[in-house]
Amino acid sequence: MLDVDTTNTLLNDVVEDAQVTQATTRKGVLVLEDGMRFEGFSFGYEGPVAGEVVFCTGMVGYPEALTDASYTGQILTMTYPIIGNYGVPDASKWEDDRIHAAGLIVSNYVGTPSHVESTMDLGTWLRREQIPALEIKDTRQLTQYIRKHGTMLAKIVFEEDIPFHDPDSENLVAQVSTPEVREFGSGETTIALIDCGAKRNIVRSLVARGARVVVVPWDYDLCAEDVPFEFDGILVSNGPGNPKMAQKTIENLRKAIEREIPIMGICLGHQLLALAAGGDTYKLKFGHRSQNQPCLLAESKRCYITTQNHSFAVGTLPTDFSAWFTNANDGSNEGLRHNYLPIFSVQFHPESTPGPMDTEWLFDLFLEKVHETKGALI
Ligand SMILES: NC(=O)CC[C@H](N)C(=O)O
Repeated sequence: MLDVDTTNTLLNDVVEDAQVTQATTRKGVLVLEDGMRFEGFSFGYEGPVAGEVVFCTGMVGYPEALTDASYTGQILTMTYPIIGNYGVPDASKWEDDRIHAAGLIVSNYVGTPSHVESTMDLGTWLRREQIPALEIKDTRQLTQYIRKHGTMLAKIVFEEDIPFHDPDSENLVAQVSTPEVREFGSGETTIALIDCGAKRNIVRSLVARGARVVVVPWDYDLCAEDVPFEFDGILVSNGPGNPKMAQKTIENLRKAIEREIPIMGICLGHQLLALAAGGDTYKLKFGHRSQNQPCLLAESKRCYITTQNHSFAVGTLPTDFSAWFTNANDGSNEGLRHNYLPIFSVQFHPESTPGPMDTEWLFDLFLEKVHETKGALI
């Protein structure tokens, strides 16, 4: 028998959760920096937030996208019209231990999920993590507006107004990177993973291939004399914001390239590697966010369907590197490879989550290059 207090607590929990099984009647507004407004109903945390509004055209993957640290400071708009219908899986399926996106905008929120892995409805999760979310009914208009005018600062507000805030003006990488060195897996080959906000599936992908992974903070100098562990290659992770804000990582990568250490970069890691090697980056008009971005492999007719989530891109290529992949939609750079060293990087996500696993082979290629180099050193 439950005592009265426990019963009341349980009932209160049920009532609190029941409030988010559908968007409430509480109105909120998404305000863009140019004054454009999109009114909607709240289904998340009812507090204001400011950031940059971006859109993702993937049909699935909201749990992975929300927990991807690369979305830090961004209000994510999902263009697929039904969001929430498969609920929220347990934390082992997330890309980090919490939601990183600043806010969520959807067309239709479904608070009655149906999925074998669902542990709670999306609204409950957003409220627990204090992430505001609005159902604005017409995400098409918003998306077309962003495509026309470019990515913009934005805020979700209720009664209380707050100023706009530009997430690119901060070093977001320092905010989401691991504070300490951590180890995963137990293989004979060790990959040092520079955590700029790494998605968990990068570690999972390397460990599944028999590697030991040592995760280090964004500003960790792997070329310093006193590094207390040995490693055979470096993977530079994805992460939030403008790559030029992570100067310390760029400096450290420059030394690692000089030492000819095998390196693989993913997304932000690709941009950081390009900057370290003397290339340059720029901000795209509205970025690439989806699980169906076509990327052409250089010197072939092969086109890979990839998962992406980025605003910046590599413009000027560094000397000694060649373009490896190119986006078939807009011709922007999607990958680089060094002309003779075992160093390469991609703008898309070979670890996917969510999305196609068509480019997972890049992890195999990297470990192959690491093994070859290791063999040459022995
Ligand atoms: N997913 C990422 O690593 C994103 C990289 C970078 N923050 C960008 O927006 O371009």
